[in-house]
Amino acid sequence: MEQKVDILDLSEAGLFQKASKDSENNTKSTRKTILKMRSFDLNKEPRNEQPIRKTKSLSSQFLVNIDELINETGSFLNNSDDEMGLLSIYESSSLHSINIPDPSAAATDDEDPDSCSWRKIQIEPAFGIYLKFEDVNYKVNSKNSNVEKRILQGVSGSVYPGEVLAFMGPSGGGKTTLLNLLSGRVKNNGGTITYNDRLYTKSLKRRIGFVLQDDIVFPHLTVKETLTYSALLRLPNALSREQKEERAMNVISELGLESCQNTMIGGTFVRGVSGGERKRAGKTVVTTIHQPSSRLFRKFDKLILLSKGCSLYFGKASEAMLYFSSIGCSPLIAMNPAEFLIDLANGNVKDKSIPSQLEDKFIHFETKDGGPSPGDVHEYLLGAYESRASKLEKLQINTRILLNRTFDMQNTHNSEECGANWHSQFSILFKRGLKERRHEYLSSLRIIQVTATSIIVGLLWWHSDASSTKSHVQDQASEISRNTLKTLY
Ligand SMILES: Nc1ncnc2c1ncn2[C@@H]1O[C@H](COP(=O)(O)OP(=O)(O)OP(=O)(O)O)[C@@H](O)[C@H]1O
Repeated sequence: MEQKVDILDLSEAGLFQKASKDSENNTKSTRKTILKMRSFDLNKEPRNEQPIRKTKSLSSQFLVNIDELINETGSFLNNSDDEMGLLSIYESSSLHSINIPDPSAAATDDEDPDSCSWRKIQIEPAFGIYLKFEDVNYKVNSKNSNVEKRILQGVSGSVYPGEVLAFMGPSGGGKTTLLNLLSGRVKNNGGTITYNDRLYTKSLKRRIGFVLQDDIVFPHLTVKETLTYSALLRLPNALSREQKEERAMNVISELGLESCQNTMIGGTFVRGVSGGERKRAGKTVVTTIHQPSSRLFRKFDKLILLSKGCSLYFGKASEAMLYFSSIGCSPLIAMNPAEFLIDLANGNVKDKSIPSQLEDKFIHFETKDGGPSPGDVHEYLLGAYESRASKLEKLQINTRILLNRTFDMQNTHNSEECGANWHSQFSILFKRGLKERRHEYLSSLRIIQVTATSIIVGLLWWHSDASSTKSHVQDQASEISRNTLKTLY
């Protein structure tokens, strides 16, 4: 039996459309966690007579961020040793409310899809963002000398909504720098980066999520508290406190975090929610990764192989091996494709076939371990990419994609621009700070320590003469020392 992972999108015709992916893992337990979706006509009642309601205009296309997507994204994020940084971008409008099949009900009778019950969720439609970057350059000037360091050189690529683009390559290749540029955290010195054909604006900042290798979350706050404080701080003033709290609850529901909403996030020293629960994302995803497993590698839609700030490959991850084989580089032994690609990017051609151009170098400039130098390999791969693939990819990047957007991004952002004012921010942050530190302040050990210290200090001043403070402190101190010595000996 096939395991179905369904992704829904809502077309202009108002039909839920089904896109299914088959997966190799097919255990019943996994299937239980996956929400089953079928094709629905919104104008008709489903067969079990439970209505699907259209609550707002369904004319625009959006991606429903349901459990399947999270399951997919979460599963690779679970691999926290591999993951270095992750960027998710989306463009959103107001909330929509829809009824969806209840996954827990589906789990009880997963053989009969019609017997599932329904639950209502509010979703923030994610209008996909098409991210495109062309000839991106980044250089820095060394502080001590006037030498210019080129960190990224003419890197191009694109990623469509719902796709995962991964950056791979050796350490220092420029992956993190590129991620920082795409997220708008750092400005590029050359080239263009566009989001749905528009340049970066401040308002886009709200649509970009950046997950660092080490999360910046408060370990002592619960999942619910974390999301509620974020909602109170970031959502527009037009919404009431209750509406903001409700929005936070909706996010918890959307992400399937109901069962751990009152669990502390946790961190290095505090056990909390699991890694996968901590890092949930969806939308257009760009990630950097060091050494993915072959299973994880297959989940990437697109790949950029970076070395010394240059692209050695950009294209479909599934076609990377084919491309390198076409330029004469293939593994001679069974190898994880990710390992093969990283080796190549490092200039390591051990256990790999190499083209005649590199064999010539091998004859003339034999290195200690018997192969072309990493520099020669890099040069060859760069030349091959420039001449054969980059033209093709540039053509692809420039191909206009039809994004079915029925609202103006700028208008949407303007309406949501304002968050909490200065006073509200101060009060929310103060309360959040108190909550975050409550475990430190209100731990039994801390209470005993503070009480004991207060009693001891208080005893110093017991029956003291307020008029001669200095001498009294000295007397009391010497008295305590004498008593301590007596106790010891
Ligand atoms: N602001 C800066 N000033 C000087 N050098 C920089 C700066 N930012 C990045 N670099 C250098 O640019 C290169 C690329 O750095 P980057 O962090 O992007 O690499 P990376 O591929 O993410 O590496 P890793 O996989 O080890 O995290 C490194 O050699 C780094 O030292």
